[in-house]
Amino acid sequence: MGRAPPVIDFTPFYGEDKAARSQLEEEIRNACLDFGFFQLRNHGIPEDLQRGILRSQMKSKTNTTKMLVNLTAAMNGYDLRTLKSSPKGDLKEGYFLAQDLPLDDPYVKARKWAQGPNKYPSEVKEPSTWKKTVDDYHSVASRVAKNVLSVLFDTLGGGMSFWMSFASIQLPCFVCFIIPHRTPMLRRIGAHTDFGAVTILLQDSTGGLQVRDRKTEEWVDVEPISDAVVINTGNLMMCWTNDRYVSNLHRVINKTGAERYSVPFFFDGNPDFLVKCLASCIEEGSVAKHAPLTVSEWMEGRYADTFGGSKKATKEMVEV
Ligand SMILES: O=C(O)CCC(=O)C(=O)O
Ligand SMILES: [Fe+2]
Repeated sequence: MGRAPPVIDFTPFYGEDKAARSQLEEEIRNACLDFGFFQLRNHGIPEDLQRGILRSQMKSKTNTTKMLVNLTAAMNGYDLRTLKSSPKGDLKEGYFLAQDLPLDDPYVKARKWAQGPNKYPSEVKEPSTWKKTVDDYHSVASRVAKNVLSVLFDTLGGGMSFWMSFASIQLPCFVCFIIPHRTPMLRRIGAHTDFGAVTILLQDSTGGLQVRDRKTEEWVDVEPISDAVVINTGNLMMCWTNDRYVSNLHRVINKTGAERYSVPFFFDGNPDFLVKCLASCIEEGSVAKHAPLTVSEWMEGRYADTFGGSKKATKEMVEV
């Protein structure tokens, strides 16, 4: 039997108790070494916002097909497409939204990866409420992602300046809503690792998310916990840590045929930040396994691997 990823209480992050904070770091370090995946309680995203963001998807689902037609384009922050991680495709629909930036923003003008105005669906009921929920969720989830990253970097001896320069520009953060159809197909989202630094995933109570236990090579259920979010460490963490912190395979299967809603929030940091192995993670006699790359180079490559395009990264999505 595979082991389920740990459930960690984030309360000490917001408190003064140093011993509790060290204990938190230890728990997160172990989860990253072992799984690259954990559930987090008391993370700081208000319950009503969690409910609101999940509800906003349900409200918009009848318009999804229309939005799929409307919102095609390159990966630029207002994209929408059905992701494909296997030749047969995935059983899901999703749309990407990022920080909503005006056309005269310097990053948009400089055509930085994934920067631009969002395209909010106008077909939903109460579009302004819908937009506010999405934008609020984006800003709260960004803050929580940064908090989680700051603990992660502490566990690596990365230090404040490192964290500041990666995370202070909070640009390429994506909210992606997944809306699988109601059919008895097994695969919903094929096995993959996430590309960026950390993902904060909100899932409803349907279940179906599974993570690979690397020791037993079995899939284990990530049981939905109503007050917890799932955190997974992305590929960038492996670059920083010379593969010490894993970016684990996960997938979503269709156990019941019921619709499932989830909100993965990808935090990828400053597009210009050069990701290279931390000196503290290179053991004596060994070398860095990943060539240094900027965040945008890495992300563009990973998206090209996944969706097609000219730029290539090193890792492919796998079908399991
Ligand atoms: O919907 C889920 O539970 C997982 C989504 C996911 O893994 C992803 O979008 O990268
Ligand atoms: Fe994922």
